Amino acid sequence: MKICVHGIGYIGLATAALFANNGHDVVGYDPNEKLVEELRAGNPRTTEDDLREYVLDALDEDFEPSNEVVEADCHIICVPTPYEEESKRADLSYVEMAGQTVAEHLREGDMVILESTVPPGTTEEVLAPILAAAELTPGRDFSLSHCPETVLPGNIAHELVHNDRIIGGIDDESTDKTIALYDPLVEGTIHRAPDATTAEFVKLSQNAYRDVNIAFANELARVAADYGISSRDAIDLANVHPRVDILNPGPGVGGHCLPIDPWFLGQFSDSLNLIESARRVNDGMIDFVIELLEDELSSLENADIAVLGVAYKGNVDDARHSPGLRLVERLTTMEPREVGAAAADGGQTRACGSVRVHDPHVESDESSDIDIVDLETALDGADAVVVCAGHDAFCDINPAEAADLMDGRVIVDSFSILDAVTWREHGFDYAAI
Ligand SMILES: NC(=O)C1=CN([C@@H]2O[C@H](COP(=O)(O)OP(=O)(O)OC[C@H]3O[C@@H](n4cnc5c(N)ncnc54)[C@H](O)[C@@H]3O)[C@@H](O)[C@H]2O)C=CC1
Ligand SMILES: CC(=O)N[C@@H]1[C@@H](OP(=O)(O)OP(=O)(O)OC[C@H]2O[C@@H](n3ccc(=O)[nH]c3=O)[C@H](O)[C@@H]2O)O[C@H](C(=O)O)[C@@H](O)[C@@H]1O
Repeated sequence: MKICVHGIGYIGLATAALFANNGHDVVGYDPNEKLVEELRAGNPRTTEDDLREYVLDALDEDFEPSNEVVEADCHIICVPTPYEEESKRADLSYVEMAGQTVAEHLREGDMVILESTVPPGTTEEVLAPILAAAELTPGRDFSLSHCPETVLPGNIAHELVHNDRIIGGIDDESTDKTIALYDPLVEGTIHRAPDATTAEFVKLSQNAYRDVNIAFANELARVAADYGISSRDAIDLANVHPRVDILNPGPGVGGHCLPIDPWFLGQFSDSLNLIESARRVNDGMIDFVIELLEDELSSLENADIAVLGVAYKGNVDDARHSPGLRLVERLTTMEPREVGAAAADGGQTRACGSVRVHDPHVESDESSDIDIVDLETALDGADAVVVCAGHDAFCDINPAEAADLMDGRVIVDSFSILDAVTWREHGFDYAAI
C-alpha cells in the first residue's frame, strides 16, 4: 500500500519505518527541510541505537523522506500537539494544517489515521470537517480513525511492535480498515474502541493515570520527610502488599506527554479535580528540592549551585518540560524574599549566586538560554550539587574528585540514584527524595 506519513519526528519516523519494513511503500512528509536532508543522508535524529538501525533498514527498503506530500492510499498524521501554557488547552494548529494538506491530496477510498495525542472529540469534530473540504464525505468516501501511540521514549523500537493498540474510527468500516492495516505489523493485541473519541480518551487516561500515581508517590515523599523517614524505604515496604504498587518519587514529572496530556482531558470538561491536583503536586516538587537545598545550606543567597541533569528523565536527551529546567529557572529568577518574610523565617533570602548545568545527554541549543557545561566546570567552586535526572552516568561520579573541585559539601539527590553511604564518607551532607 502507498502510505504518506505526515510528520517524521520521533513518532512519525518510527511509524514510517514500521510500515516500510513490512512491505509498504512509504513517503515521510515533513516541512522541516534539514530533517529530511539528514534522513536522506542516512542520519536519523535519534540517540536510540535500535531505532537508528530500524530506520536505516527502512531507508534501504521503500521509505522516502520528503518535503513534498504525495497522493497515497493511506495518510497517517503524526504532527506535534503542544499545549498553550496559560490556557492549558491543546494547540491543534499542526493537526489542522496537516488536515488541510491531506484534504488537498485525498481521493475516494483513501484512509486517514490520526496518531497524534489529542483532546477527546478532535478526530470527529476538528479533523473530519477539515478533510470534508475535499468534497468527500468522511466515512462514506474515505475512512477516518484515531490510533494513539503509546511507545515509551527510550524503548520505542520494541514498544512500537509489541504494545497493544487501541483503534477507534468514526464508523465501523473505518475501524475495520485501520485494524486490518496495523494487525499484520504488530505483535501486541489490537483493541477495538467503540469510536474515535473513546480511543482519544483512553490514550489521555493512560497518561493521566501515570501522572496521578507519580503524584501519590511524590506526596508520600513530602509526608515522609515531615516524619524524618525515608520515603523510598517506606514505599519498598508498602509494595510488598500484593495489591500495592507505588511508583517512585522524584523532582516532578517532565516530558511533553505526562505534564500535558492530563490537561487535554479537561479541554471540554469541568470535572477534573484529582487529576488537576496531581498536576500541582508534581509541579510543586521543585519547591521541595529547593527546600532540601535550603535545609542543607544555611542560605541560598550567593550560593553557587551545580544542577546535574536537565533531561526529562534518565538516559534520554529530551529536555522538554523537565524538572531540571524548572529548577534552573527557579534558582536563577528567584528574588530575595520581602524583608518581613525573610525576618519571619530566620532572615533567609532565596536568591542564589550562580547556577551551572551539566547533562551528558542534552546539548545546549540556541532556543534556550541554558549553557550546558562539562562536569568539572559545573562542579568547580560549587557550594551544592542537585541531581535532577536519573542518568546512569551520574552514578559513576567520583565523590572524592567532586569534593576536590567543590567549595561546599552538599548534595541533593532527587532520584536517590547515588550511593548515600559513599558520599557521606567523603564528607558530603547528602539529602534525597
Ligand atoms: N514523543 C513521544 O514519546 C510520544 C508522542 N506522542 C504524540 O505524537 C505526536 C508527535 O510527537 P513527536 O513525534 O514526539 O513530535 P516531534 O516534534 O518529534 O515531531 C513532529 C514532526 O511533525 C512535523 N510537522 C509539523 N507540522 C507539520 C505538518 N503540518 N505536516 C507534516 N509534518 C509536520 C515537525 O516538523 C516534526 O518533525 C504528538 O501528538 C505527541 O503527543 C505519542 C506518544 C509518545
Ligand atoms: C502511561 C505511560 O506509561 N505513558 C508513557 C509516557 O512516556 P514518558 O517517557 O513521558 O513516561 P515516564 O517514563 O513515566 O516519564 C515521565 C516523567 O515521570 C517521571 N517519573 C516516572 C516514573 C516514576 O515512578 N516517577 C517519576 O517521577 C520521569 O522521571 C519523567 O519525568 O508518555 C508517552 C506519551 O504519551 O508520549 C507514552 O507513549 C508512554 O507509554
